[in-house]
Amino acid sequence: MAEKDFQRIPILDYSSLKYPDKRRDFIAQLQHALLNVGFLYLSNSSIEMKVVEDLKSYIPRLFNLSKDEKDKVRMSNSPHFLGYSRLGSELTKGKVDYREQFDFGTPHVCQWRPGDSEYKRVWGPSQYPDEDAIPGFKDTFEAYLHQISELATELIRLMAEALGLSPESLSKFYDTKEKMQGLCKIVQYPISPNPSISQGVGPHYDSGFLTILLQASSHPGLQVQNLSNEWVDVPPIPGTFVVNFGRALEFVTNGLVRATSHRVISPPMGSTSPRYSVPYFHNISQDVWINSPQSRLDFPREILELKEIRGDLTRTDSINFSDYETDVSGDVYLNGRVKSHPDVAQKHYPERFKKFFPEGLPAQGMAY
Ligand SMILES: O=C(O)CCC(=O)C(=O)O
Ligand SMILES: [Fe+2]
Repeated sequence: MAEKDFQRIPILDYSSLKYPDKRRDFIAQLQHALLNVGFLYLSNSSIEMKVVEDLKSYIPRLFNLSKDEKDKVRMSNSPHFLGYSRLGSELTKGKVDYREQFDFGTPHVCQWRPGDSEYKRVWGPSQYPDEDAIPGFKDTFEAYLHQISELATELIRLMAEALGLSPESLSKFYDTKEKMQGLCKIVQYPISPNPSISQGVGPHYDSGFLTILLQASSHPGLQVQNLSNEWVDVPPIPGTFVVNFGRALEFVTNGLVRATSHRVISPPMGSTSPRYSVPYFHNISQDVWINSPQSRLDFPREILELKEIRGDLTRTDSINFSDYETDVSGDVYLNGRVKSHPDVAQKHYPERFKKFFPEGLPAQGMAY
């Protein structure tokens, strides 16, 4: 089972958790995904399919809103980096990401007060398009957000168990619900308009512990990079979610868990519709120092031996989010947002903006 490299993404059946024998299998497969792949498909999850189908039916309508409606909720209105970003506003590795997106957070009341750390201001309320322009969208999306964040909380427990830890041992990186906010994007990858454009989003690692992705249309395009530098396709499988692990979890487990580089290829010319996806990033607490003694996790010997058998991970891509080594999690997150969305930062975090962009506003942000 414990292959060092992978050619395919394992599919884990969440409903098997109900049966003790199958549950053991699920935990073993989860361990394999954590250590060796960094990605998995989850089938039969706790998310109601009706909520998913309702959400999917709204997505084309969301992107078909008029420019005016989209501009009303543009991200630069928001000190929380939540709102609409137009097509091609971010770069990854110096190349334009050919995608358009809305960033929403799980419902959250901003708790920042003057004098608090600046990163506390990053979490706050979302901007939703006018109810009249897209009736029922907000309720449907919030139902989805609620279910996906509950699933993520449960997965964090199962991941701890799969790593030989007590189920709550990763929960110390999460605060009580009202102090937390997850980020969920709704993304449109338009059909490539000419052969020189194919980067939906360039190769990158996610930053946190856990991402749960809904591929909301039938397009392929998502690919993950194995240790032989091959790009492995992760096509949509109806009824499943894609789960992956990020840099913070890789750091805090001292490389035991694998964060895996991934990218999205735009729907090629000749496709008949755009690709849609909905990634949910299950953020960790803002006050966590990943590199502090309090964050240390004591793995049982047999788990550490598995890591030795596997060996250290070679890097398939340039590192992003290496600032977990030195910075508190809230600052790593805010800095990531500043780099991705400099126009928002210039308006709401002018001092920090100047540190990253001493020469003034660039034409695009740097996503990764
Ligand atoms: O759209 C996708 O399938 C993946 C998006 C992604 O990797 C990201 O936004 O971090
Ligand atoms: Fe990603």
